[in-house]
Amino acid sequence: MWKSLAAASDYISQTRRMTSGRKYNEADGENEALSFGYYDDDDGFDTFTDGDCGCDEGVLGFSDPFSSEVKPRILLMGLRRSGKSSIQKVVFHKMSPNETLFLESTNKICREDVSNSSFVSFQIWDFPGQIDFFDPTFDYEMIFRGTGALIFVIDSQDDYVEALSRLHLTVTRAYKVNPDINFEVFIHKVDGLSDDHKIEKQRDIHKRANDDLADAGLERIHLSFYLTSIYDHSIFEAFSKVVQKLIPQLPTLENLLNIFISNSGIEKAFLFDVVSKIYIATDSSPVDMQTYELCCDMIDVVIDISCIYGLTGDEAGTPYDKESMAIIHLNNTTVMYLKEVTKFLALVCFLREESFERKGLIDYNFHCFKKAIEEVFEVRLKVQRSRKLLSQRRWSKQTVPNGTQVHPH
Ligand SMILES: Nc1nc2c(ncn2[C@@H]2O[C@H](COP(=O)(O)OP(=O)(O)OP(=O)(O)O)[C@@H](O)[C@H]2O)c(=O)[nH]1
Repeated sequence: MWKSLAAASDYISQTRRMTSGRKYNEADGENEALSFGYYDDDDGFDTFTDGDCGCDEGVLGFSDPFSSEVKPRILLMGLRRSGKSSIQKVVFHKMSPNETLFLESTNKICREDVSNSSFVSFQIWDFPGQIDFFDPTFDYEMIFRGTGALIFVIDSQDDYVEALSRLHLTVTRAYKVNPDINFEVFIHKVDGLSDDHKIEKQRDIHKRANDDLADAGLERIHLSFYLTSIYDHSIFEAFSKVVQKLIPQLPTLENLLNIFISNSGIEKAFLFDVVSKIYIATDSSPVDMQTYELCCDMIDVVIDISCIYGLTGDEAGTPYDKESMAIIHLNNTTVMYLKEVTKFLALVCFLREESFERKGLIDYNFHCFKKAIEEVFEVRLKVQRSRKLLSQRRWSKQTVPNGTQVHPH
């Protein structure tokens, strides 16, 4: 069934009338094998010690100043040496897992923001044992209030009794401040364990953590568990699931992907955060780990080749921009097709070679898909903007005339 997406996507036009920039034309399909481009941005990695969230860069590269608000905010917590910095470096900074062996331990409370170069905005909190939630200098309410997900990392190769009690304390405190937080437990460093041992550890940690909550009368707190390691793709997959839970537009994105693939002869499509290789959405067919890994490899190839051969030495240049696209023909008659969707997002598709002959149609449908994605996020930005205005007005009303501020309830 070959259709143009514009004709088929009633769903999109119901949300908002879609305008297509050009008519579909079979001859439209270009034949670039691999083309890259650049745009400017910083690396988005800073260390903060104050309350500034440091995330004013745009998420989608569409309109901006408020777009940071659609970024899911995530905290990464856990005992010392549990692997927090390694996870952050491997997922967001392309550090090779072996290099993490040389990471130094952080000695003080340390908060790092990773927010500018990715769709995902997140903070890492090193949680050394001596940190006390009752310490008045530690404003945990401020930390938990704006958080969407709290990832707690437990080192599975170590004794986890202390980690479990820290998990319990953290979760109960965070829940009191913000019951909407998703609590995600990474049972980390499982690369050293056999499959049986992994399952056994997961069962034990799951049971103990939930028993502790039940003893405190807090059964309603839901913990999700993931087995992770930086030495394979499990850490990326776990992060993908955590992030997806925080995207309210997920069902819409899935629907758009379904419409796009069914009208373009595509077998599978992922919407990727390019920097982290987290997939923020996919169509509703099941995800096969191998396919996901191939997509990650393709993104690496695109970024690496662009970095090595594409950049001109200009400091401002970055390896991913509007012109970024890549086509890879696999030896099993499958084609992988990558295209830029926004400043942070890429679409990676799998399709048969014969389907790829209609590249013009695919490109036209992609154009409609991209517009629809922009519109989905624009709606969200508008809502965010009006909420922000509303809360600013409320806040100014609560400011007494001499300028002293009263905390809102
Ligand atoms: N085997 C294995 N080792 C890991 C994994 N992740 C991290 N590590 C190792 O664990 C050690 C501690 O990692 P860090 O990332 O420094 O831990 P951290 O939680 O940031 O530590 P602090 O900075 O002290 O809070 C390092 O030697 C890493 O190489 C993993 O998935 N598997």
